[in-house]
Amino acid sequence: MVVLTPGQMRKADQLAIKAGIPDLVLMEVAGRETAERVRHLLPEPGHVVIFAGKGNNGGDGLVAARYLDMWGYDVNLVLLRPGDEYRGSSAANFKACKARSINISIFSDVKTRLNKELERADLVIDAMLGTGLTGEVRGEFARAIEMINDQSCPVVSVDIPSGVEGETGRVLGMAVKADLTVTMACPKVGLLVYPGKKYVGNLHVVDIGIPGEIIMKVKPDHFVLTENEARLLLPEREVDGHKGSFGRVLMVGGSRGMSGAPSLGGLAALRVGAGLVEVAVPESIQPLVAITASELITSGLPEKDGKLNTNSDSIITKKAERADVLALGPGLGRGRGIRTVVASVIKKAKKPVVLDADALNEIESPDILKESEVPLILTPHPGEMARLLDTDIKGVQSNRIKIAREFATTYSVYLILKGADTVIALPDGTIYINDTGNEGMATAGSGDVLTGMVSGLIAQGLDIQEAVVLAPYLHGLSGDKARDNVTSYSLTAGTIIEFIAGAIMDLTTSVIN
Ligand SMILES: NC(=O)C1=CN([C@@H]2O[C@H](COP(=O)(O)OP(=O)(O)OC[C@H]3O[C@@H](n4cnc5c(N)ncnc54)[C@H](O)[C@@H]3O)[C@@H](O)[C@H]2O)[C@@H](O)CC1
Ligand SMILES: [K+]
Repeated sequence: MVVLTPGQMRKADQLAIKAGIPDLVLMEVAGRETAERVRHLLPEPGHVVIFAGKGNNGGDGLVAARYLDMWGYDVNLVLLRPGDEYRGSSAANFKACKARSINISIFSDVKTRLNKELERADLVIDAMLGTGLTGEVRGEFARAIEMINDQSCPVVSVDIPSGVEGETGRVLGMAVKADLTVTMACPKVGLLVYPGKKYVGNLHVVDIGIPGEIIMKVKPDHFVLTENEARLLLPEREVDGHKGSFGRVLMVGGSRGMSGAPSLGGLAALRVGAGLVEVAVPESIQPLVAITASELITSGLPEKDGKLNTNSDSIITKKAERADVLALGPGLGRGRGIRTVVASVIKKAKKPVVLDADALNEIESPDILKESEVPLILTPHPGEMARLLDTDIKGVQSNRIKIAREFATTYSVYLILKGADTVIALPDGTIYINDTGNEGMATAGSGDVLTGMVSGLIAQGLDIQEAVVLAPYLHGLSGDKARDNVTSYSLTAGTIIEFIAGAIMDLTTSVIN
């Protein structure tokens, strides 16, 4: 699904208007759809307080007020600015609200009695600030946001919770904490990334009648994978397939004391459908890995002090020739020897390479990524990303999308920047924001599972760009199913693997809608 920045949304609105869809019509649909969602939440007409700004976001709120009034709701419309400041379609709707004798007041006149009013409200609509928000929330808006957040009934935000910046998800001073956000045409970037995402509540996207071709004209460069899209990406299973048809993964990692990581990755690759997984580890820990799962093929590599030896690189690249994808990193450990192996594998590999964990930590300079002849997939968490860029975690987290995009385009790699809102950047700069998963997945080994899943999907013949988008989706969905069964407290990497099957089952059995 396309995700837009406020600038792209504005452009799409303008193109739609130019193509002959009046903005009064767009506003009408936006407001009516908002009212419909309110009716869905509150089927018995009750008392609704609507806070409206004077821009088009406020205009949507005025339309919602008209419909709710028409359907018998007791509507109290609170304007943040006096009615004579309204322009264009918002002014037209202000007049239409007056014509219906809707109860209208100005925030600054009523704010002292508003708390009482809010006490008897069944629902609040926040239509104060939308994609036109510029700078920190000012004046009465800040007071109104505080008041809305202090009361207890459900809050529906129109388009975006007021105070959240649509482009970045930053909170500009303060923001409305919504239970439901009804967003117009496409989700805005700021609704899907933190901290903005915390304010959104449930997200409902409504079609306001802007044709798809017009939306494509603004050249969207952010996307989110929906359930239907994920289903279509799942690799097909040949009914007469054999294990060779489903691909072979070579998972290289492990060190003394960290034998579990490559094993988790290998099992995840199998669970996502790979036909064969070979886990190659330092030879002294091979027996340990072998007893973790009899489904895994294991092999030993030359080692020094429980870690891969420098000369293991040629064996790895040779083994990789028989595989469809090589994953390097889980549990590898650190050190000069590892650094040499990582550099050599990047340069010599003839099959796509997934780099994770210590393989990322031992990239001496990202410039070596440019020397690869094959697609590289990097799956850093913010700490690993910060190290690759020689910056700190805060620097990464405050600008995740920009950082991911710059890295992927500069080094022509596929980047999965992990986190609560995992960002996937393709070498051409396209961004996917993953929308599945939960806090329970911040647990040891969770990243190894993701590495295995990406590798397992590539092995099955998925295009790299499909695999890097589908794997985080499925990883998150498996984590969500695991949480529903064992709680986010008790969720472990092993439980994520257990629930990969349930996640795939959900996708393959639910009806396309
Ligand atoms: N044709 C269109 O453009 C459509 C727009 N739509 C709605 O219109 C919204 C965008 O409308 P606008 O571009 O008019 O912008 P907004 O309505 O989001 O905000 C603009 C208003 O907010 C004030 N403002 C901006 N930053 C502020 C701050 N920090 N503190 C206090 N006040 C501030 C401005 O002075 C202006 O009055 C969307 O979010 C959506 O809800 C929908 O109605 C669909 C069609
Ligand atoms: K809003």
